[in-house]
Order: sequence, then C-alpha cells, then structure tokens
Amino acid sequence: MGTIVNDTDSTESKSNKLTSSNNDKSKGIEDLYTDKIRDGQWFWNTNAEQIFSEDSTIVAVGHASAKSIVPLELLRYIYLQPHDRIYDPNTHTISYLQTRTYLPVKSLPPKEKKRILVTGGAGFVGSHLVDRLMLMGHEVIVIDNFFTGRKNNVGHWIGHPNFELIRHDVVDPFLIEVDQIYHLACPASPPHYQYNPIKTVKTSVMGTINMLGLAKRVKARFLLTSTSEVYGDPEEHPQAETYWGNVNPIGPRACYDEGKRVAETLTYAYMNQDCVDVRVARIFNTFGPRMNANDGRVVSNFIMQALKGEDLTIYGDGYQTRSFQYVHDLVDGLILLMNTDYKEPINLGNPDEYTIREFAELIINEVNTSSKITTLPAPKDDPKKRRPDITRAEQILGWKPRWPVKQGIEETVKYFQRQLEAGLI
Ligand SMILES: O=c1ccn([C@@H]2O[C@H](COP(=O)(O)OP(=O)(O)O[C@H]3OC[C@@H](O)[C@H](O)[C@H]3O)[C@@H](O)[C@H]2O)c(=O)[nH]1
Repeated sequence: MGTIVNDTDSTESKSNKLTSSNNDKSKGIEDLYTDKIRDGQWFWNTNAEQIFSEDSTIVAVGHASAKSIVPLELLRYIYLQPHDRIYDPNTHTISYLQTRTYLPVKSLPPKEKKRILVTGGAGFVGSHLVDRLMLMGHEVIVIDNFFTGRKNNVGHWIGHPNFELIRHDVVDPFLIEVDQIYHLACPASPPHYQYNPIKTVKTSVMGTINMLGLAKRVKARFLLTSTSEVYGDPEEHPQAETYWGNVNPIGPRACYDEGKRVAETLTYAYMNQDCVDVRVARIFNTFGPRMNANDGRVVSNFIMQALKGEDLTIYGDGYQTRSFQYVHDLVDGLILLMNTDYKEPINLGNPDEYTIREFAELIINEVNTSSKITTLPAPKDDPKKRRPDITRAEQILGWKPRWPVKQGIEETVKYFQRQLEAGLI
C-alpha cells in the first residue's frame, strides 16, 4: 500500500494543534479526520479577538462584521493535507478515499443562509472563497469550465448537502435562483489568458453579460472580480481607484485588461440602467495554495524552480515591482465587500511592494535552495510598477492585509512541497 500523505513537519506553527496532534501513525488519515470532529476540536466561535494568538501568530481568518471568521486550522486541513487520496510511488497510482464526513459548517438560521453562486469556483481564488462560504454555513453553487480550475480544488465538498458543482462555461447563459453572485470566472495568469485571447475577451464580456443578466432576473447581488490590470502600465503610483489607467488596447495583455475594463463598464451599465445591485473588486497580485504549479505567474514559477533546484527566471531587468497579497486576505476583502453597501470599485491588495529581483531572493531564502537567478527577455507591455492604494478599502470595509508576504510564502511553499510529495505535480 502507498504512503499516506501526512503532516509531520516540525516547523508547523505553534497554533497548529490539529496537525501536531496527528502523531498516531497507526491510524489512517480518515480516522484522524473523524476523531477531530468527534472530539469537538473543530469548534470555533466568531470573536474578533481570536484572529491573533498571544504571540501575534495568525490563528484565524475573516471579520466578525461579515461573520466570516474561521480558524486557520480548518482551512489548512483542507489544503495542506490531501486527506482524500493515497499515492503509491511503486505503481504511480492514486487511490481516492471515499469519505462521507465533511468539515463541520455553521448552522445558519434560514433567513441568514444565502444561496451563493461562485463562477470560477474551482479555480485558485474561487476555491478559497468557496471554502470560506461553506464553513460560514451558506449554500454554494460553483460553475466552472475547468480550463484553469480543477475539480480537486473543491473535491472535499462534493456530495455535501450545501454544495453543488456544475461544469459550465459562463460564455453560455445559465439560469439559477440565487441571492448573491461572485463572478470570478476568467483565466488570470498572463500565459493562460494570452493562450486564446478571443476566448478571454468572450469570457470577460459575454460571461459578465450573462451573469449580470442573471443577477437582474433573480435580483441577486453581483460582485465582479476586476483586476489591477485595468491600470495597465501605470503613470500614477500607487494606484488609487480614481486613476483611469494606461492600457494598450491592442497589445498582448489587452484581451484581459480591456476585457475586465469592459466587464466593469457593463457592471455599472446594468446598475444604472437596470438597478442591479453591484460590487466591484480590483484585485492585485495574489498568491497562495492551489495556484497551478505551471500557471506561469511569478510566485508559482519561482517556488517551483526553487524547490526543484533550478534557476529562477527573471523577465527583463527584475526592477519592475509588484505587491503580493496572500489569498486569505483577499477572500476576507471579497466577503466584506459583498456585504457592504458600497458600489464603487475597491482595490484589494497588499501594498508591500517588491522588485521582482528582491522577490526572487526572498523565495531562494525561504526555500533554502542553491538555485541562482537567470534573466529572460521582458514580456511586451509588462507593467513597470504596481502597488495598491488601499485607503478606500480601509475606510469603507475596515480591511487591510494581515498576512505578511513572508508568512504567506512559507505556507505556499509547504503546499507545493506536499503536492510534489503526493505525486500531484
Ligand atoms: O517566471 C517569471 C514570471 C513572471 N515574471 C515577472 O513577474 C512579474 C509578475 O508577473 P505575473 O505573471 O505573476 O503577474 P502580472 O503582474 O504580470 O499579472 C497579474 O496581474 C494581476 C492579476 O490580475 C493577474 O493575476 C495577472 O494578470 C512580471 O513583471 C513578470 O514579467 C518573472 O520575472 N519571471
């Protein structure tokens, strides 16, 4: 029989009670999993004070005002411990375990329990949002065409009474009765969105029309996930929501950045013309577990190269800047935004700005590898700097990033290590 992928890492944070208590090696991971539930170790409450432990370690994510607080352990258990599969390195096979036990979700009174549609819910950001909405006790319907999303990202919820997964492309209309729509569907990594630019434009434009049409018809609240790419190669720094951007309409990035700009235009047209209740988040560079190892973005590229001992590929001189936010912060912001009355766009990003060269060095240190740095030509229209002005998010949502980049990177490295060990990448 193969090895059970288990958590025995001694560097796990002190707060990681669940994984550190998993030292009964004779038990299958399924047994441990059900034991935790039986022993009541999954209990949590929604006190804001519980976000940080006494030594300032982050032990929970979310905001009390949006009732979105869940212990980090619960989320970690999902993405750092692939409890549903056993990899056998001798035969290179994976056995998927059938388990009828799910992580406990909040029991909400009917009037608080929402039916929530997440387009692109099997993707990197979408699946983290789905985890949180599920744990909060809502009914969640995911639609995804699995172009960049993966069934595995939400596999742990399949069969749960509050969850539905539907293979569907938002380019085609979709009808369903829901209260809220988080519209995330669109490839977001430059190599992916440039792979089929016509399809990317169609996804942004027709997909957004379809979802706004649905929101209008069923009177659902609609949240568009837009992007920092609407600012293009910015001439204003940092970028505030009032900045109109500097975008090349016929360049290689246009399919994505112009696509998202039209998606914003459509969103406000439906608001003004048809009274659709809208929210718009402009998301800056985001990273975390469940990024595709081969998605081509800098964080996954650098971590994978470092883990394999390969040279890290810097495009251009490496003095272009980006500001990286950890995915849990973003999910906090999206849920807060959905649940406020504010309709103008809001930047969600971490203002902690790095040159790509500095970032490469940070990854080399974190992974502790002998990898070196190599340079490749810069992609056309690559923005030279990017940093969010998050004053609006702070004032309107009471939101600002909590995760230091380094801490998020530690967790993401661990995730990719586990994926490698499990033969999944
Ligand atoms: O291996 C690599 C990959 C990327 N890079 C550079 O690292 C920087 C960041 O590149 P990424 O591909 O991660 O992301 P970009 O900032 O270009 O685009 C992103 O912007 C915000 C989001 O909406 C999207 O996720 C994505 O389009 C760029 O300057 C890029 O040229 C490298 O130096 N080496």
